Amino acid sequence: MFKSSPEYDSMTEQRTPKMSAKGVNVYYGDNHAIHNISLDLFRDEVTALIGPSGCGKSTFLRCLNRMNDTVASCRVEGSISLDGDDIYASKIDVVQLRARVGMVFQKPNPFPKSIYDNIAYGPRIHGLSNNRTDLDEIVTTALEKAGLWNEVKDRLDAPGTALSGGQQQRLCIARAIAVNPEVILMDEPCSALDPIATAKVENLIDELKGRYAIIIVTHSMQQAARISQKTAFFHMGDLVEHGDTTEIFTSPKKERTRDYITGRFG
Ligand SMILES: Nc1ncnc2c1ncn2[C@@H]1O[C@H](COP(=O)(O)OP(=O)(O)OP(=O)(O)O)[C@@H](O)[C@H]1O
Repeated sequence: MFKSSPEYDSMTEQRTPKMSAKGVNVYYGDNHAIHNISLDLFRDEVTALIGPSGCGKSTFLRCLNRMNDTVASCRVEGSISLDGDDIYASKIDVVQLRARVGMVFQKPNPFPKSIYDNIAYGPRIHGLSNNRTDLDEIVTTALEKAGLWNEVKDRLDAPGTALSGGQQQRLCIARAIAVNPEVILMDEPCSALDPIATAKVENLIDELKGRYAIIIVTHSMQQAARISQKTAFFHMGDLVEHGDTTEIFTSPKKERTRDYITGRFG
C-alpha cells in the first residue's frame, strides 16, 4: 500500500521526514481548532507538542493516525503524509494505518484480557504470526522492549487490568510495539502516573526513539526538556514555534513562546 522510502536522501543530503503535515486545518463544527499547521516528524527523534490547555495539541496528534475520524463534527483539511503517501487518501486502510502509527493514551487502557492477550491481539488480527511459537516470540519481544518482561513473565495469564498504573501504561506501549509500528503517538502518557512510574516510561521513550518516530503531547515542560529532541509550541490553534528542544527552551525566537516557557501564561 505504501512505498518504503529511505530515511536519508544522499542526493540532497537531507533527512526524509517520516511524517509530514502541510497546511493542516481542523474544525469541530464551527470551531476552527487548529490553523494551517505544517510540521515534519522524523524517525530517531522524540517531538514534544507543548502549549496551554485547549491550544490544539491533541487535535493535531489525533490527525496523525486519523483518530479524529471517529469524531462526527470533525473536519480535517490540508495534507498529512507517511513516507510520502497521503494518509487521508481514499485507498488508505485506516486499521493498517493505525498499526503503522500506533497510539498510547493519557489513561492506561488495557483490554479486559490477560497480559498475554493484550499483546497478542494486534498481531493476531494483523496476521503477523503463523503459529503459537511465533506469537510467543512477538509477545516476549514486545514486553522486553517495553521494559516489562521481568515484571510479568511469571503471570502472563493474569489480567492486564491487575497491573499497577505504570505497568499498565508500559503494557499499552508494548501493545503498540507488537504490531511493528513506525510512529508512536503519545497523548500525555504519564499524566496518570506517579513520579517513579513516570521515570520508567520516560526511560522507555528514550530507548524506543532509535526505532520509531515518537510524538508526545505533554503539559510538563520539564518532561519535554528531558525526553524530546524537537519541540513544537502550540497556542490558540497556531503552531507558534518549532525547533530543537534546547533552543526552544533556552532561546525561543517568538515572544509567545518566551512568555509560555517563562510561566507568564499557561
Ligand atoms: N471531540 C471534540 N469535539 C469538539 N471539540 C473538540 C473536541 N476535541 C477538542 N475540541 C476542541 O478543539 C480545541 C483544541 O482542543 P485539544 O483537545 O486539541 O487541545 P489540547 O491542547 O490538547 O488541550 P489539553 O491540553 O487540555 O488536552 C478546543 O477548543 C477543544 O474544545
